[in-house]
Amino acid sequence: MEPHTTPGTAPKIRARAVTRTFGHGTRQVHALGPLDMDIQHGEFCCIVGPSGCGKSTFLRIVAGLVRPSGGEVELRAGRRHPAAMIPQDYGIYDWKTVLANVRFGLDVQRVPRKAADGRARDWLNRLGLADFADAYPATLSGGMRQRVAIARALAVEPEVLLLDEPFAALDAQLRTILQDELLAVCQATRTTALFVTHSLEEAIVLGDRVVVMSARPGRVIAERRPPFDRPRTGAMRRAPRFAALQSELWELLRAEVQRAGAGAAAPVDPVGKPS
Ligand SMILES: Nc1ncnc2c1ncn2[C@@H]1O[C@H](COP(=O)(O)OP(=O)(O)OP(=O)(O)O)[C@@H](O)[C@H]1O
Repeated sequence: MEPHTTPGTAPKIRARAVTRTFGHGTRQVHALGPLDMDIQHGEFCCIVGPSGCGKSTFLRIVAGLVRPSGGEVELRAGRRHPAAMIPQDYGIYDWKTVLANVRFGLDVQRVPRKAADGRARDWLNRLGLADFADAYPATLSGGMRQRVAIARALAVEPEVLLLDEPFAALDAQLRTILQDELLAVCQATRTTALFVTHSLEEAIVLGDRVVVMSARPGRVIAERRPPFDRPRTGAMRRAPRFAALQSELWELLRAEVQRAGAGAAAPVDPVGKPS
C-alpha cells in the first residue's frame, strides 16, 4: 500500500523533543512528551491514545495556539495556504450566517468579497449545505454544524488541516458519513492532515498512518499503516484486515492503560470490545 504522500520532500510537520507542562510547583502537570513526529506532505496522520495523554495539547502546539515548554515544531505551510484547525466544539460563530462562517477565513485573508463568496458557496455545495447559506448555525443539526466547520476550514485551501475529534459529538451513522466525506475531500485535495480521535475505527478508515501515544505525558509508543489502497471507500470497514488492525491497536492501548494504572482512561470504540 502506498500512502498518498510525496516522497523525498521535507516533512510538512516536524516535531522534535516537544514537551509541555502546565501549572507550577506541586500542581505542575507534565502533559506531553518528549515527543518526536514527522508528518509528510499529503499524509493523513491519525493520533490515538489514552484520555488525557496530551493529544489535544500537541495539536494546539502544532496550530501555534499553545507554546511548547521544550523542543520545537516546524510547520511548513505558506501564508496563502495556512494551517486550519477544526476544534472539538466546531468553533463556528452563532451570530454569523452559514455563508459568513464559511467565508470567515477568506475574509481574514482579505480575499475580495465576490471571490470569497464564490469559494464559500462552492464548499457549501460540496458538503450539501447549499440551501442553508443564509441560515444561522442555531437552526442547524449537529452534523450540519460540523459540516460548516469542515467547509470553513477547507475554504482557505489549507496545506495542513488539524482536526481534534471533530466527529466526537455525532451519532455513529452521521459520523460514518462525514468520515467518508472527509476522506474523499482530503484524497482529492491531497491536504496534509493531523487528526486526533478516540475512535480506532475512524483512525483506520482515514489514516495513512495511525500513531499510538502513551498515557500522560504522551510519547509515541507505536505506529501502524492501515493496509488499504487509496482511493479508499467505506467498504474497507468490512475487510478482515480492518478488524485485525483494530484489535491490534486496541490491545496496544489496553496494555498501555494497564501499564499506566487507573489514572489513564481507555479509548472508546472497537466494535465488540469493551469501551
Ligand atoms: N490549559 C491547561 N491548563 C492546565 N492543564 C491542562 C491544560 N490543557 C491541558 N491540560 C492537562 O494536560 C493533560 C493533557 O490534556 P489534553 O487535553 O492534551 O489530553 P488529550 O489526550 O487530548 O485528552 P482527551 O483524549 O481526554 O481529550 C491533561 O492532564 C490536562 O488536564
